[in-house]
Amino acid sequence: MTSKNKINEDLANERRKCNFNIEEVTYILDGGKEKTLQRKKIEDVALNGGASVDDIPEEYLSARERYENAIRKSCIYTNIVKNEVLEITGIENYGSPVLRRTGDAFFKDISPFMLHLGMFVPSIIGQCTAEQQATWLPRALDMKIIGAYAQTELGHGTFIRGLETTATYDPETEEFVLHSPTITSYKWWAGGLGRTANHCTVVAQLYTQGKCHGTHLFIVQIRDLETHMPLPGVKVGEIGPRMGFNTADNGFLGFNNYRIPRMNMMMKNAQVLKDGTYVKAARHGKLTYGTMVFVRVTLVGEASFNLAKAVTIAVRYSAVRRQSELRPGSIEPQILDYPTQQHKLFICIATAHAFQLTASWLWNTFTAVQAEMKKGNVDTLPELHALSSCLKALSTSDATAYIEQCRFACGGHGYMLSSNLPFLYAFVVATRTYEGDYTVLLLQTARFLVKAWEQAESGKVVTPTVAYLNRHFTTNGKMIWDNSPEGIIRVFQSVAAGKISLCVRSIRNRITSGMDHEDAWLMTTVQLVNAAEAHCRSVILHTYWNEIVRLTKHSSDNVKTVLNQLVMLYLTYWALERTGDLLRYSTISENDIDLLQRQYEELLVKIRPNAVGLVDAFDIRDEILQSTLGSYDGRVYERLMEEVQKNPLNKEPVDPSFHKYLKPLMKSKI
Ligand SMILES: CCCCCCCCCC/C=C\CCCCCCCC(=O)SCCNC(=O)CCNC(=O)[C@H](O)C(C)(C)COP(=O)(O)OP(=O)(O)OC[C@H]1O[C@@H](n2cnc3c(N)ncnc32)[C@H](O)[C@@H]1OP(=O)(O)O
Ligand SMILES: Cc1cc2nc3c(=O)[nH]c(=O)nc-3n(C[C@H](O)[C@H](O)[C@H](O)COP(=O)(O)OP(=O)(O)OC[C@H]3O[C@@H](n4cnc5c(N)ncnc54)[C@H](O)[C@@H]3O)c2cc1C
Repeated sequence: MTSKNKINEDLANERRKCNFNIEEVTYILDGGKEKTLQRKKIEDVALNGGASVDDIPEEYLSARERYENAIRKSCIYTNIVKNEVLEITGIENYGSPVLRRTGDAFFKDISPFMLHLGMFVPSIIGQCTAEQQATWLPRALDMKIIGAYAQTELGHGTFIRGLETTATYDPETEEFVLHSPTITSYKWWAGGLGRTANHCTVVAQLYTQGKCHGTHLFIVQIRDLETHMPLPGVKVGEIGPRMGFNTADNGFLGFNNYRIPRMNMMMKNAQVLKDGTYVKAARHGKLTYGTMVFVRVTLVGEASFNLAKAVTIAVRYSAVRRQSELRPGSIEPQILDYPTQQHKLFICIATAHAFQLTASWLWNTFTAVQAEMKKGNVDTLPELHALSSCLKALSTSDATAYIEQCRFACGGHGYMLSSNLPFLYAFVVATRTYEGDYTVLLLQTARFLVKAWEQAESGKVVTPTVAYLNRHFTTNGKMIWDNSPEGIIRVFQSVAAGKISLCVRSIRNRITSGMDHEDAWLMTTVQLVNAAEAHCRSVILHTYWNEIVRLTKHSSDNVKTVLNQLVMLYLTYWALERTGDLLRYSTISENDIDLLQRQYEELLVKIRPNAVGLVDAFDIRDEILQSTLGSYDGRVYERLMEEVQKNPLNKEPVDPSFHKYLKPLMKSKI
């Protein structure tokens, strides 16, 4: 072993201390041994060329250079995927999370192709007829056309019904005329739209035979395929520097009476016939929102993966970093030995597990609902919408907060871009806003909860994720506190039921005192967001616990123990975070809370020796972590020094600005 890849001694010691089989945990998180092996195979093929390495780290480049470099690497990666990876995995894996994650080895920020694969292709699959798919999909998958998803406008993101872009059908020419009637109707934000895409999905108000039929989706070519010039009638560009996503060329787009063929309307859920007759598939009014539901579902896994990266970096760094003295003259402890540091980090490990298992469960729910919808049954869509909305909201919001916590846990070095923690934060904080803002999505879940509450009140059996509401109407008084996992989950469900019940009471009281329903709802929205959050929290706790019990049935004893400790840490942490609610809705006493606190502190001690093993089990390759602080070998200080050598500012001993500005200033008289 050369000194370059010698493992830091503290980290090596941590690995010697680890008492469980790391691979077993990796298999559980990946969804089975076969999936892990497949992932590793893909990573080997995609990453072994070392194409990801930038001579100059991308943060030193200008906006132009960064974009060009991101395109260069996207093309390299796409060719590897097309020519080598898909040979092994098959074309159906094109948009798989594994490929998305492996792509992170190429970009610290983001690929300009992300929205092509993340939303343009899914919108073709989900919103086009079979005939349209045959036209568009092969070309999109082969990157013969590159697309974006242009829904949001300068004036509206949340309120889709308020979008202003129009698509007016002209039966004479059998075309739609796209138009942007105002400044606020300009499309704004779409990733990949500014410089990269030559096509995009456009969401516009459909007019035919003099009537508006609401928003529909259209495939629109915006640039010439040979010259890449914007087509006449199309105005397109980049919206400017952002907190993150700076290599995603988020764009603006306006139309001046721009014509597209009739068949460019995505016609799976509604059609405009040649003569202009509008025909709607009489199933569900919101099927055109399907691409968003799909992406919300995938974002729960994204939250988990990015948090797993952050906590891998922070735990490894905390094992290497030594600071302060516990007693005068004693050896400086690893900062991971401080209970406060464990408190910051172990919840992040547990949360990444909770979200990963919830993401898999949600994906299975999503595919089951899709299968039902194929048969014409849309009954399960409202529950999926409610679930995907709140899980997207909470997972992205918690992941954002915990990634920041990981950065804090790395002190000053966490503030360095080379730690990758600022990039991770900037990437994940956007997920709290895009694809539906946090508050807005929780209010969607609240609509579903209030309806479910009313059904339960009238004695109907409600769907599984809100089954606790039926129990609410059959039990009297506060839920009995019980410090078992099932007991804690039941109490969290009671908290949710209690909060929903208060919302319903509040809405009804306001209506009784003369408000109309809209105002009564509006005045209750602070409580409604809170109730939806409580519901979602109970869903995550329940799913995490159930999945751990199910998935560790055949695990070795030590794996069972450590995963059990983590899930208990998660349940205890949230019980302590919510003592106010627990006091209000359960019989928990002050003594019980003291007990919970002790239990929590004991869990930190138990998990401590396995902490590095637990982050190793995420099995995230160094190329993907891209962090000076988090590499497997723990060569933190060496890497920070190596990074300094790449800094263009250090290329010359004296900066030209000295002679230009500093020296004259120093010589000038007062
Ligand atoms: C080189 C290689 C790289 C490798 C890359 C690989 C890539 C792989 C994957 C990558 C994964 C992720 C990347 C993604 C990046 C994404 C970037 C961001 C993209 C965007 O942001 S796109 C724009 C998204 N916009 C939004 O989300 C807008 C949010 N607003 C809404 O959703 C809605 O407007 C609303 C807030 C829900 C309100 O809608 P509306 O006013 O029409 O509806 P009402 O409130 O009146 O409700 C009516 C009724 O309808 C129900 N409902 C609403 N929405 C839905 C739905 N989606 N499904 C089902 N039902 C719905 C609602 O509940 C009401 O029901 P009720 O009347 O109560 O019964
Ligand atoms: C990095 C990034 C990438 C993006 N990529 C794309 C893309 O590829 N394609 C695309 O089409 N769009 C994209 N978007 C846009 C994104 O989907 C929207 O920004 C998002 O849906 C929020 O809408 P908004 O910006 O209009 O916020 P607003 O709706 O204006 O929200 C502002 C505030 O108002 C509150 N608010 C709004 N409505 C309500 C309500 N009814 N009740 C209570 N509170 C409310 C919100 O909670 C928030 O606090 C992207 C955005 C970002 C940041």
